[in-house]
Amino acid sequence: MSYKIVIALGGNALGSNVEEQKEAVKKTSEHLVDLVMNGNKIIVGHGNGPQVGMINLAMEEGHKNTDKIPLMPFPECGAMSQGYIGYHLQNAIHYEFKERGREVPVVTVITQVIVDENDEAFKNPTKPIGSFYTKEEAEEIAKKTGYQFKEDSGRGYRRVVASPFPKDIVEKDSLKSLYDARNVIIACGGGGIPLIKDGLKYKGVDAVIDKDFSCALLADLMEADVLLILTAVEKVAINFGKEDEKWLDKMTIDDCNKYIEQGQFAPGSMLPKVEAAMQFVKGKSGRKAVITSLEKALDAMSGKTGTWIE
Ligand SMILES: Nc1ncnc2c1ncn2[C@@H]1O[C@H](COP(=O)(O)OP(=O)(O)O)[C@@H](O)[C@H]1O
Ligand SMILES: NC(=O)OP(=O)(O)O
Repeated sequence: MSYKIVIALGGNALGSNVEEQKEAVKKTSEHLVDLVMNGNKIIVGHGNGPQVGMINLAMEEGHKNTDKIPLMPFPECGAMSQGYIGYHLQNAIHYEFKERGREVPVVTVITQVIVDENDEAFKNPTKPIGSFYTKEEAEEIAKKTGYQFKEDSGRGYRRVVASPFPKDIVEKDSLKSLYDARNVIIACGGGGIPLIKDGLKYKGVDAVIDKDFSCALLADLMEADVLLILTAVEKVAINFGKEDEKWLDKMTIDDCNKYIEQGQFAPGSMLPKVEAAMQFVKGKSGRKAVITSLEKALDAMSGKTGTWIE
């Protein structure tokens, strides 16, 4: 069975620095190309938390040291992250097809995503970006810059920025044409560059959209059959990390709501994935979403694993 699939790539598909990323995308590309060789049409979205944080920090430090480096606004840093992650992915995917004797067009689309300027998320920054710091380091940077930091899942402190909800994708018609012409597309990198209304125009805003929500919107607009969310775990669990942990093969929307009420999915990690999956599935009957690991993507699409939300 072949499907139109929108894929949301999690952090482990990219690594956390340039060298790691070059290595990681090789492996990622093998799994993505497997899906295409199996007859599926794919469009790939990805995260950018570590990357946009790194670019933003580099530009700020550079500007402090010399006025030859201009201060770079945050949305431009997001665009840079889309560009260089897209370059690595499109280079590696193209090469992987060549290795298998196929010439398939692969293209990255710098994607702008419209958000609501009154989104409550602007009042409460939650999206972790960049490196991890100790509490003391975070407090010192916060004092100097006014940045906000939060503890991230027991791993240290990270800067947080607002993460508004994606409403529309500016490049949706171009993406549709490319998709219909059987291009492998990389789009909505880092959730897309967030834009708010500015009179008759739109302007970039300091925020990072959650890529799982942008991929759900993209899947809706592309009329995809499946939203495939790839992360570090093969399945979603209830009682995750506890003695009575139970890995789930499938969830209905009612199950999802019940488990969300029980607090089964961690906010900022599994919760947005489950919510994005629900959003896509609820949009139209017959749609499916699956959450699994990169390594199990092909098996999941053959119905052998993953947690399916239907
Ligand atoms: N109920 C759950 N079931 C499975 N994994 C969970 C659950 N709650 C939290 N997690 C954690 O969420 C992680 C995925 O979120 P995250 O690392 O933020 O995703 P990304 O791959 O997009 O970077 C999993 O690797 C797992 O450690
Ligand atoms: N934009 C985004 O969702 O990035 P991460 O997946 O890296 O958090």
